[in-house]
Amino acid sequence: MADKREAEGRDDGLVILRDTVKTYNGRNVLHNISLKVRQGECIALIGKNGSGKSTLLRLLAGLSRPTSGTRTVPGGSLRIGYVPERFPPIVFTPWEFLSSAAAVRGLDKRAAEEELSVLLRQLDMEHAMHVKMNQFSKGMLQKISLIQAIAGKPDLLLLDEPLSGLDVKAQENLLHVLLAQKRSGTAIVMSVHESKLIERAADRVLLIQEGRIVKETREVRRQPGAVAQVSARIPGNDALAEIAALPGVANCTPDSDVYLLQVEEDSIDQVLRIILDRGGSVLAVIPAEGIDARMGERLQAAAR
Ligand SMILES: Nc1ncnc2c1ncn2[C@@H]1O[C@H](COP(=O)(O)OP(=O)(O)OP(=O)(O)O)[C@@H](O)[C@H]1O
Repeated sequence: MADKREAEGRDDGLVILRDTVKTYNGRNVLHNISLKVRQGECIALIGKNGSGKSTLLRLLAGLSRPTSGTRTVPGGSLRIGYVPERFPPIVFTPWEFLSSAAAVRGLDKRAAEEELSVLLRQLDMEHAMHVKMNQFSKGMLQKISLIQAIAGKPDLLLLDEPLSGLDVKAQENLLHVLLAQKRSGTAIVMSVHESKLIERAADRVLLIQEGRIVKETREVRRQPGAVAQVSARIPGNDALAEIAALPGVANCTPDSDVYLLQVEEDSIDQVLRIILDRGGSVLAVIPAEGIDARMGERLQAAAR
């Protein structure tokens, strides 16, 4: 089907590499890589250090030219967000840097500022938005690098080890931001070492060894978006507000002192942890398909 569309000039690929080779100092670091990235899909690149993942991402980004083979963009143009492996500390504040980057991309100023404010809040960086970035930790720089890539809803996000340097809460927040991007049609190609990100976001996993794609695995992802009900006693408005603000929590309905929460599968563990941390209690977790057999396990994990 895809081949027929391709023959008719209606290719569904956003960017296509065909037989690409990349050579540095006379050594092939990528060998005859062919890869098509389609709209809305998430591809994880895994492999040992030095196997060629970053080089492949740079080729897809068009930041580096193949030594031989081709890179084509069937749609003619592509809006790309790119997160390099290392983001250099620069003497700007996040707000100065991010708003200038949005202006360079031609984004509407007001819409861009609103989106940047939301992303800064989602990645817990609001407090540092007017601090010079040369004082930032690795994780803080990583968050700003991610925000500049995500802002403006690109067609394709290329992420080189996106979780690197992020603490557990930031990793979880980023995951929700990426899943929302994906739902809105953005394709993602990312090099990753963490199974959590692969299981929860990737449609395809490519194993890279010594510059070659040696294995492709599909359907590694758990079913996304399934909505469960959580019935819980939640002490105090602060805890309730914290839970209601989480991505993936659709509804908090009070029923005397018990609340019924509509929670996406991906957010349940985080919701349970907050309820227990704040001294509340969980009465039931009811996923779309019935009583959660893993509830005991999940509560134990949340309580740890
Ligand atoms: N600019 C360059 N000049 C010379 N060699 C390079 C260059 N960039 C990458 N290489 C080499 O290409 C190979 C692949 O490197 P690459 O950074 O793509 O690997 P990687 O899989 O991303 O590794 P890691 O997981 O450590 O980030 C390595 O041997 C590296 O030394």
